[in-house]
Amino acid sequence: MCKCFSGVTVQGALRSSSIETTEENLLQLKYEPESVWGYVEVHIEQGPVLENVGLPLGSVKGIAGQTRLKVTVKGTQGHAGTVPMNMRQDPMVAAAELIVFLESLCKQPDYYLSYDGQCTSSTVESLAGSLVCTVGEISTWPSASNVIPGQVTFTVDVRAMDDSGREAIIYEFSNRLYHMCDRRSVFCNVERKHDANAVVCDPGLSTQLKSASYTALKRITGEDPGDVPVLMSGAGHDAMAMSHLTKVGMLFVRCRGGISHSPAEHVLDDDVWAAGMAVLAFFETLL
Ligand SMILES: NC(=O)N[C@H](N)C(=O)O
Repeated sequence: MCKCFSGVTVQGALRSSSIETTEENLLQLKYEPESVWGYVEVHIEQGPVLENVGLPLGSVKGIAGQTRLKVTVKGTQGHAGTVPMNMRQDPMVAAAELIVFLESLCKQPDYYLSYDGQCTSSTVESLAGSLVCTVGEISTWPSASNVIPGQVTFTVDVRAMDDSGREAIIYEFSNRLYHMCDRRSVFCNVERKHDANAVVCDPGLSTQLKSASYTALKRITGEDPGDVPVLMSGAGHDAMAMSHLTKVGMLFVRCRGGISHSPAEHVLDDDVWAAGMAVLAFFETLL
């Protein structure tokens, strides 16, 4: 996880190393699809499933699509002691209501989404298995304990394996948001900041990585490791970008407590070793 506020752009950093990012230069770096066999990525799981099943490795079947929004709620800034409760246009409580609504929507999408052509029952079913929604960042202006804020902004991160289901969630959230904001007489605006469609890993690669993991674990322990799990990735990965070029597969490595995006993120050396052995076993099957 890296958040860089230094103001240095990628282009600026490359230029200071005498690399000019002109369109022509970038096109020269481009791979032709026929020159690439496939793409395999090894990454820590960043979640708790592998630890839960007690195995260091898992194969990945797909990567969830994601949308990131920035929501701005504008109200009327005022004195915390003098404006009666029924005379406020408080963007903080509106934001709180919207955030709690988002949680309900994403916990029970079937309750909120209508089956009107935009959303089929299979879409809603697949959402139930993979949909996650998060408000990870919130800021308020002017942010003082004795001031009713004038403005609150917060982010929304929505992920799901089903792209049309994710769209339906964004639509429903935005729709309800404008109604709730009208009711509270605050002004709301939703900006889409990022979109990436879900990626299905190549079934052949997933199977090969699963059996390579099995082989590696058996070689390391001398015992039958049992069924190697096949997981979905809720985190985004480079494989998403590479899927535009070639078939992709991913191998997940167990991490302690399933913790990621935290300084507590940790992976055992032995598990990294097992991943290396699995990649070796994978290459052996290609020889
Ligand atoms: N692997 C990751 O954590 N990728 C992104 N940072 C993400 O999923 O948000």
